[in-house]
Amino acid sequence: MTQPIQRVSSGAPWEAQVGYCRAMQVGDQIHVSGTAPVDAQGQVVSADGYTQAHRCLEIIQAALQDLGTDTHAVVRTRMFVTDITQWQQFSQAHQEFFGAHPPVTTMVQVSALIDPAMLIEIEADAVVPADSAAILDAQDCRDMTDIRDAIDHLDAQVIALLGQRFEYVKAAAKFKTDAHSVQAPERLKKMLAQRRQWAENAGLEPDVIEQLYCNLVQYFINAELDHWRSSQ
Ligand SMILES: O=C(O)C(=O)C[C@]1(C(=O)O)C=C[C@@H](O)C=C1
Repeated sequence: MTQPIQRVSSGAPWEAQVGYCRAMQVGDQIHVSGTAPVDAQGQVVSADGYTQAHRCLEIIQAALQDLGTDTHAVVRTRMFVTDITQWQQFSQAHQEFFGAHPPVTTMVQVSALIDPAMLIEIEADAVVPADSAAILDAQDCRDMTDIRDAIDHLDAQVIALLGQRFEYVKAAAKFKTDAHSVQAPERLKKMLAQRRQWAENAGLEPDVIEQLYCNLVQYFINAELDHWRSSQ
């Protein structure tokens, strides 16, 4: 059975030049390239070790989020630094990102990075649940029974995950202060944009997925409002 592959880019100037992607998911494994502390224009963000490490990790986190996961899935990081005496500054940023789910890590001093202003470059590996392992790849299905078995298996997982999501939405009610905060329109706007991006990464039509989420979240908002009102 072939492993599904997905790639994401962060738009760093070297990606096209060198021929690599920011992150790549192969089955349940995610590999994030060595990530430098640059802004959207490719400029090094600061001369400070903490800020540089923080920026590398922000870019890594965004790549993981584009793949539908986050820093909690990271199992290994490697920090390549040009001045090991600043290890505490680099470590502080690493601790902030991973403290709750610490991966294994390595920090080594190297003689130089691609730009002399860079003090650090970080790479990461993550592992995500391989739930699709029980079904045949679409191209390996021999008949409609294989196809429908796979579709049923996937839909059962999707619905089980929605049930799990519902638990979090209900639990959110106890942190809400009024009806407006239950509806959280700014969060909803951001969420929809992110899900459009995930849809595109997965080869799906963003408008369709946005509509699906609008319907779904409206249902969740109503349930959360009921919970919130009954707790007042
Ligand atoms: O994030 C929140 O504040 C939630 O209450 C959760 C949730 C959701 O279903 O994801 C529900 C209602 C809001 O419109 C935004 C998001």
